[in-house]
Amino acid sequence: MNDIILDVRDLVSGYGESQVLDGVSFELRRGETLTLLGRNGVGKTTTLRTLMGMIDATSGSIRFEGQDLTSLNSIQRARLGIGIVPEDRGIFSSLSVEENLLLPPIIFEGGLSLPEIYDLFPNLEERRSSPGTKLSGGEQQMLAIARVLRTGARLILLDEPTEGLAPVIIQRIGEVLRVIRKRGITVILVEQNFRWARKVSDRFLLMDGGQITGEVAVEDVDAKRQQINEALTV
Ligand SMILES: Nc1ncnc2c1ncn2[C@@H]1O[C@H](COP(=O)(O)OP(=O)(O)OP(=O)(O)O)[C@@H](O)[C@H]1O
Repeated sequence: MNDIILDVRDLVSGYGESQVLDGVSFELRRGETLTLLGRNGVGKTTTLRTLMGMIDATSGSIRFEGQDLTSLNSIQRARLGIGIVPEDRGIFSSLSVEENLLLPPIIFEGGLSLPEIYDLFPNLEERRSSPGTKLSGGEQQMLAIARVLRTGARLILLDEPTEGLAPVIIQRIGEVLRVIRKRGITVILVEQNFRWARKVSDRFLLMDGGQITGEVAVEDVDAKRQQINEALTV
């Protein structure tokens, strides 16, 4: 239980003059699914972007598997085994499903092979030659998740994977997250749908004003329900 894959200390970051993260610190255990909860604008997406190196930290440190990431760009971080599924999903509309899947290089062995991906996502196999533009929102989300799983990333950052999707698709994404967990992949999830997130998470960090304001293990959710509701209420 003491295998810390990610150690974030006093992280400060933002956009130009506007500081968003105001000293974020947390540790993440290998194989854990951790969900960031909080109202719109509290800094959840900014946390993921800073971890991935898409925006620079002003100060603080990020250690991944013991290595300091602070001076590394997002490509270098991806090569170490960090993958992101951004909110906009990043599907290339001019490429087919399979071309999108094959685009990022395999970084580590142990990622999902193409047959394993098609087994897990039968819709993607049916649509393997369809262009990205022809996919539904749910199919795009599946494709974005599948693409990062193929790379062998050991830490996956998932930004609001259920946003705007139908209940049946949301349930499907939950099943995929359980497969991810069984494979020992570590996940940081940003999610507004707490009822769904509860089923797939080990632990929650509550955020407000660019800071972590609370921590709740999944087994303590009922006891700390009020604290969680307050963090999510506008
Ligand atoms: N590209 C950007 N340039 C400038 N400011 C930004 C940018 N992206 C986000 N912000 C601002 O940073 C703050 C935190 O945004 P962030 O996206 O991290 O919040 P969030 O907690 O993920 O909420 P949401 O669910 O709305 O995405 C907000 O005030 C937002 O307006």
